[in-house]
Parts: sequence; structure tokens; C-alpha cells
Amino acid sequence: MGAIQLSQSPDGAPIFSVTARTPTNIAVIKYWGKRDEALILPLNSSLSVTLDPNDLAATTTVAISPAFEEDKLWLNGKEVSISDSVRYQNCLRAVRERAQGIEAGGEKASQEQLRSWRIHVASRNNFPTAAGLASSAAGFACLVFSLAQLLGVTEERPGDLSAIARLGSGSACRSLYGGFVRWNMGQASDGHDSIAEQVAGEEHWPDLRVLVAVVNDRQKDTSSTAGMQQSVRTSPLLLHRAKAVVPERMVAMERAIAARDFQAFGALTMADSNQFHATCLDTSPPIFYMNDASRQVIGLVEQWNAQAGEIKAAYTFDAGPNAVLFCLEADRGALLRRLLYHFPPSDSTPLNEYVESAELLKEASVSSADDIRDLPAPEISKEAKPGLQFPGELKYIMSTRVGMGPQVCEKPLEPLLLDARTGFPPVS
Ligand SMILES: Nc1ncnc2c1ncn2[C@@H]1O[C@H](COP(=O)(O)OP(=O)(O)OP(=O)(O)O)[C@@H](O)[C@H]1O
Ligand SMILES: C[C@@](O)(CCOP(=O)(O)OP(=O)(O)O)CC(=O)O
Repeated sequence: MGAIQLSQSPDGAPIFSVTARTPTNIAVIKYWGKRDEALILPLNSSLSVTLDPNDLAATTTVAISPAFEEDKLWLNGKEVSISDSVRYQNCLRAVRERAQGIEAGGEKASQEQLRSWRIHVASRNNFPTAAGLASSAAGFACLVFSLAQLLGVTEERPGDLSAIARLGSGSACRSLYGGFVRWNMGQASDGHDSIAEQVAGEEHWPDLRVLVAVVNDRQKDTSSTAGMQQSVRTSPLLLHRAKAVVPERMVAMERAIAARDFQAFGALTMADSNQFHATCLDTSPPIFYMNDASRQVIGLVEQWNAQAGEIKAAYTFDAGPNAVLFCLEADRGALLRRLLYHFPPSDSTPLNEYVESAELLKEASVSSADDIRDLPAPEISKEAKPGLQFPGELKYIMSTRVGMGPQVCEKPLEPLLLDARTGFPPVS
């Protein structure tokens, strides 16, 4: 089966469609602040780890047909108005302008037709939307990737598609690649050199593991976009960070990744997360993305690292309270035990919903709520204060790893995002 599916509307018009899945990414050197709001050009370069799309991804079907009357988008089953959204419009326009032509199932569509026909987009995320888990990154990257596949768009220069995804959301440009990805801030005023580039593939560091401690999946109060605007206007630390700190950190981080040096990687990751949140605090009025549970996670990681005399785990937080934790495979069970000791599930949360991965629970030698109650207090260094316990403060703990970039879905999805005959979401 090819990437492009062909179907027919009831009045015989062709409907061409493509479905693709695109991962989220978590920045270990953060992007925070723009030098150009419209083109989404950042004040500094950034670097991210692409997360396994089996765990955190957007799946999007895009369809084009002369039968459609207007461009439309449905997100997680609900229609979202895009006519006034500059970001969606910019992405659609930029891909459309580069449309080549379609040939599928014996039907053809010319460049002119593709530029005039309307597009339907339906997407869903397999994780909470707008909760600081980079749903916008996966979503815009998936929109641009799937539409480019549909319209036969190829990159003239490597990174061209990432520059289009950047128009949707800055961090989206990094989701066009798997593994470890750098977003070069670029210098050009038109943004053509502000593109993402893979620095190492998803196979590069096989024993690197990621746990996501989901603190709260409510929508947050201050979006990343609004938060960074406030920081650019008011935080003196932000400019210092962009000019004097990030450039050196980018070099050091790439070196740490190339050498699979977890000590350097972990130290830089935590330092950069902390500086990003310090910048938020330096903003007027201050922005607090982390909450008490986030700070407790920081505490337990720092205590473990201090007791071990080396970095066992490293935390990073985006614009929300959820903790993303890196560790090596050999330490993953121990990290989960520490998390479960300090953050046992509430009495009403079944263990297999709290930690979905049976493999991970096995690694931590935990198979029941009783096992969690019986966990001994983790070892800490003599001078540290014993950590407290916060039952029910986490919603769940997700386990993932470094993952691959966008992929076209060759098999039909269940349930379908767009009905093949109508090009609209199926009526349930
Ligand atoms: N699958 C998707 N397809 C298209 N657009 C999406 C998709 N998922 C999210 N978005 C867009 O991204 C917005 C959420 O972005 P927002 O920056 O508020 O949250 P986030 O990306 O989850 O968190 P953060 O970027 O701070 O980590 C949604 O309102 C929607 O406009
Ligand atoms: C804290 C961050 O996650 C901020 C991401 O910001 P967005 O990419 O969501 O912002 P816009 O470009 O305005 O859409 C850090 C990062 O991903 O680098």
C-alpha cells in the first residue's frame, strides 16, 4: 500500500489522504524567547531528545479534495477553528506553495489543482494536550510532515520542512527528526537557516531511558508562547542566558551525547532546566510552571545523586509541572522504586494504571500496592533530611525512550480519523 490513499466522495470526487505519526521531543537545552514573533525565530539554539512515538505522538490524517469547501481541522475529535490562526495558516500556505502533484490509484492531481483544493486535517495525541508535554511540537510537525507527503513536497535544502513546522510552534521543528536534534537559531532575517538537524540517531544511545512523572494533566495557566513573550520583555537573565550561557552549553551537550557520557549529559540537562525556570522566576510578573510535586521530584533525584556520588538520574521540566527523568537502563528500576516510595499512587489508582509498563514494574520488583507500602526508605547521604511521602500527588508514571522521527502509517488506523467516503471525521 502506498503512502497516499485514494477514495471517492458520494458524487465521485477524488479524496486523496495520508496518515502519519510524529513524536514529541523534550528539550535538554531549552528554547525560551523569540527574536521574531511572526517567523518564530529563537533567541538561542536548543537541543532535544525525540521521545518514542509509541508512547508520545500525534497521529494525523490529511486529506485533499475538490469536494471540500474550506480548510478544516479536528483535534482529538473536536473541530478547532483555524481560519483566524496565523500559525496553522502559515503552515498550510507554506506546504501548499511547494505542492508538486499527486498520482495515486490511477488518479492524478496537478500542481494547480492542489494549490486550489481545500484540506481537511484530523489529529489525535496519545497523551495529554497542552499540559507541558509538547503536544504542539508533535502536532505541528505531524501536520507539516503528512501534508508534505500528500502534496509531493520534497525539501530543496535539508531542514526546509523543519523551518515550516517552526512556523506552527518553535519546538515543532525538532520533532521532524528522531534521536537527538539541534535547532540552529540561524542568523537570516527570513528564517531560512533557523532549522533543525539531527545530531545523533535514535539508535545512538541504546541504554538511555526516560520516565515521565505526570503531575497534572490540566491545561496550564500560561502558555509557552505567552510566557516567553513576558520573559523577553522583562527578564534580564533571559538575554544573558541566550548570549553567554547557551552557546557553550550546546557544544558541551553535543559532546556529551556523542560520547554517551551520562554524567555530563545529566549535569547539563538539570542545569539548563533549572536556568530556564529561573528565567521564568526572573520574569515580571513571575511565572511558576513547577509546583510542589515537581520540586519534590527534584529533591529525590538530587538526594539520590548525592548519595551515589554520581549522577544516577537527571530531571528536566518544560512549561508545566511534569518531570521528565533520564537514567541508564540499569538504574531504571531503582529510579522507579524511589519515585514510588515518595509518590505512592492514591488508594483509588490501580497499580497497572499508575505504571502501565509491566516490564518496568518487574525491574523495580514491585507487583502490588502492598509492595509499594513495604518499600524501604531510599538510602540517602548522612547530611540529607529524609524525604517525605506524597501519596496521590502524581497522576501516573510513563516509561519511554529515545525514538524515531515521523513515519507514514501504511495500515489503516482504528478508529479512522477521517472517513474515506466523506473526508470528515466518522460520526460515532
Ligand atoms: N495533534 C495536534 N495537531 C495539531 N495541533 C495540535 C496538536 N496537538 C496540539 N496542538 C496545538 O497545540 C496547542 C497546545 O500547545 P501548548 O504549547 O499550549 O501545549 P503543549 O505543546 O502541550 O505544551 P508545551 O509546548 O509547553 O510543552 C493546542 O491548543 C493546539 O493548537
Ligand atoms: C519550555 C519549552 O518547551 C518551550 C517550547 O515552546 P513552544 O515551542 O511551545 O513555543 P512557541 O514557539 O511559541 O509555540 C522549551 C523547548 O521545548 O525548547
